[in-house]
Amino acid sequence: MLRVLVNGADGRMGSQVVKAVYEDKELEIVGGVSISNIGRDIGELAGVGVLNIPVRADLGAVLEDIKPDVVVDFTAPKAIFDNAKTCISHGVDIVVGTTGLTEEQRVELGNMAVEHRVSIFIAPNFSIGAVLMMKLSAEVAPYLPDVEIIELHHNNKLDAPSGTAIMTADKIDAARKIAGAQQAQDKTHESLEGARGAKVDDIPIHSVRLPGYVAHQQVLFGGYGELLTIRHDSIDRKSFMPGVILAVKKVSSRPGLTFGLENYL
Ligand SMILES: NC(=O)C1=CN([C@@H]2O[C@H](COP(=O)(O)OP(=O)(O)OC[C@H]3O[C@@H](n4cnc5c(N)ncnc54)[C@H](OP(=O)(O)O)[C@@H]3O)[C@@H](O)[C@H]2O)C=CC1
Ligand SMILES: O=C(O)C1=N[C@H](C(=O)O)C[C@H](O)C1
Repeated sequence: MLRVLVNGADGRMGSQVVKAVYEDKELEIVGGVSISNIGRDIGELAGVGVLNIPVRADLGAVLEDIKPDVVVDFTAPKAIFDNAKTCISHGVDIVVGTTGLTEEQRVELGNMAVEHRVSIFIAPNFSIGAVLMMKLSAEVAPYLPDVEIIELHHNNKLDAPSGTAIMTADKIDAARKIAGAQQAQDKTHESLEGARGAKVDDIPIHSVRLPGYVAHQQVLFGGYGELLTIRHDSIDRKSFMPGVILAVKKVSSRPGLTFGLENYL
């Protein structure tokens, strides 16, 4: 049995992860960490009944005490770099769902993981549909290089643009470069700053934040007299759980950094 600790155990994603790990016969939920709800039972918070595992503070101290095999982190963009370093320095494999790490930070964490002989897995999106959306977008890009992304999320999301939108733009840009396909020059003058969205790899990303949304993205390709739109909708956070569980089981198989769920599929 792999012993799993969830960081951010009381959050929207963390509580779903507690439930998914608890329900998996090959995994054991052994701990939960957060900054709120200290002392409350992680099973009760996740709706699976009392597990007699209280939410605790101080990840480093809890790692020394519980010694889990894997930490799953769904916390906050401002916290994830330090959280990951804490896990790696304690010799514990980590599965990161939290967004907000820069490429430089990922590289640094990867090097640190190699040095400490542990594994770190990072995925901006754990849903199979979102992984396919990104793969299809990269396939389309060489043929229709003019593209914009609209991502739509719940209004409690802390970061914009989403990690998924950034990864999508990166994959599209890489595919266009390999194919030597160039987008048309954007000649628009913004009379109001931000009107054309934020640009990642020169691809405009428009972020919508509204109550009612969970996690959605449209990738809009434009051609001469035609449009192709790839849309993905996570309408329930359950959509991320098979990917998270897969990553927990596979993370130790690849030492160092692995980035993107497609590496496990
Ligand atoms: N990769 C993927 O497939 C997905 C990634 N995400 C990402 O996961 C992250 C979390 O999202 P979500 O669950 O909606 O957010 P929530 O705010 O619901 O949950 C995060 C939890 O972590 C806690 N927390 C914050 N900082 C720390 C810290 N330093 N140590 C321990 N716990 C901490 C928060 O406590 P408090 O509330 O008191 O601040 C909160 O309970 C985001 O970055 C989001 O983009 C989300 C969905 C899918
Ligand atoms: O905060 C969220 O909710 C989500 N965050 C991830 C992201 O930023 O891409 C994944 C998914 O979109 C849900």
